[in-house]
Amino acid sequence: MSLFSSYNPKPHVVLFPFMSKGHIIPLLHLARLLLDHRATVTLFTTPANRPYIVQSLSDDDITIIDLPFPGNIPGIPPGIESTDKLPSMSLFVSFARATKLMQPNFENVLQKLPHVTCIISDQFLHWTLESATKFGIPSLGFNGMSAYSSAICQDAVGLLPLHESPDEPFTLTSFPWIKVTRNDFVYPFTERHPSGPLFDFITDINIALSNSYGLLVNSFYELEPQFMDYLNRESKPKAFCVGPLCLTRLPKMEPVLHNKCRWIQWLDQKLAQGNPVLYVAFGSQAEISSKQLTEIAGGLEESKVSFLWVVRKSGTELGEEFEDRIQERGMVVKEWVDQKQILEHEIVQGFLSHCGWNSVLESICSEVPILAWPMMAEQHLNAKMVVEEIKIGLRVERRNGIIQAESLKNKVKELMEGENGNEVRKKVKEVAEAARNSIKDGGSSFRTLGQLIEEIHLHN
Ligand SMILES: O=c1ccn([C@@H]2O[C@H](COP(=O)(O)OP(=O)(O)O[C@H]3O[C@H](CO)[C@@H](O)[C@H](O)[C@H]3O)[C@@H](O)[C@H]2O)c(=O)[nH]1
Repeated sequence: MSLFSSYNPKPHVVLFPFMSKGHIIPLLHLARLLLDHRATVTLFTTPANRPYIVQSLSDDDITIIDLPFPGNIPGIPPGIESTDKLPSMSLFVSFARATKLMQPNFENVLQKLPHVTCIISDQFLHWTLESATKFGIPSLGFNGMSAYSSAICQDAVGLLPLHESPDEPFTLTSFPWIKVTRNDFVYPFTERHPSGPLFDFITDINIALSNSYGLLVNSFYELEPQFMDYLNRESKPKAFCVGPLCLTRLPKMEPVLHNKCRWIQWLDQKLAQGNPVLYVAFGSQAEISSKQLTEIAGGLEESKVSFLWVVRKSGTELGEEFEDRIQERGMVVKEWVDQKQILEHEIVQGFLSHCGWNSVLESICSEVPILAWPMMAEQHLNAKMVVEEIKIGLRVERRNGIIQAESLKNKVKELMEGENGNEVRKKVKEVAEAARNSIKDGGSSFRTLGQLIEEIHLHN
């Protein structure tokens, strides 16, 4: 039963996702959830991101408004409106900072909209808080991270300067069972005294967030209670667990299940043959060197395990001989795939993942254990959580900055065929069940979202 059936007018929520697939996808799921809670939804984006959003949502009830993405940004080629299209992730801060130029247009449209109950925007669009404040609208931030990563970052920040070597483990004050090194963080937090453009950007985000109404966390309370409690005890604003958002079905996605693409047909064949498949993918924006790509190819080939590998950007460097050699045992895909659909295929029994938070949640919800290979952003912390905290995965071993074929082969075999793999496979099934329960009517995330909107709606 929706908590809003007795309210009139309905709550009206404005959503503003950051222009990056890993940030848009969860907010599309949230849009759908809000409709289930009888809210109306207006979603802001830019023209180049609109087709993906329209293709994913079929709800006429969601109004999509595009604002032009700012042009003439040094280093950003014209027409690039999403981080996965950036020539290099080193342009991230310029790209994210450029979004502030959308503020006047955003406010022009915002003031003409029917009464807005609240704005939920990505933390990277921290300037939207100023707009919300100007019009007296409560604003909630979304950061796409786990409570574990947010809490550890917060707890560790004051300890970073005390440790000379980036490899030196130190114990967290609030979580004495957790040891981290500066290398578990992303640059500039790998430095003793972090500074620079990314640091300044993150500082602006944290200031805006602490002045907003709340933080929406794409997770479920039962997965990380100590870390959610820490956020609500030690920092502002209040954090609300409303996920895993990936368990929400988008109506447009459903027909895809019946219209099978070649990799799903291939997975069907593997199912018929009884050959478990390792899914290999590193999200929407990882940058992998040619040398590393060759080591991955070697490790997968030598493992003799069946695999489906989604290679983005640099896939051509593998050469045709690789695909000839692996023939039926492996498939390399260079297109954009429906990752959830792949993970949900019953023959997929392991995921070699960069541990972007959406991938971790999608893997959990599909009962697939992870072989963690963190690359950037907060992924090292996600990998730590996966392996040490919730114990649903194993981790690759890096030597001299690279994962070697031989080592990867051994880890792949351990995950897919070994005793440790069985343990984590058993554990992920338990965690998946708790995830499903949290979003059911009456579950923790379902209640939290309902109560939150009711609270803001009454407040207005
Ligand atoms: O071919 C593809 C590639 C990706 N995806 C989806 O794209 C999303 C990717 O998100 P994620 O796994 O989180 O990876 P990134 O795109 O790398 O995500 C960025 O954003 C995340 C959320 O803030 C962070 O946790 C990551 O560290 C950051 O790199 C997931 O929903 C995937 O299912 C597809 O559906 N098809």
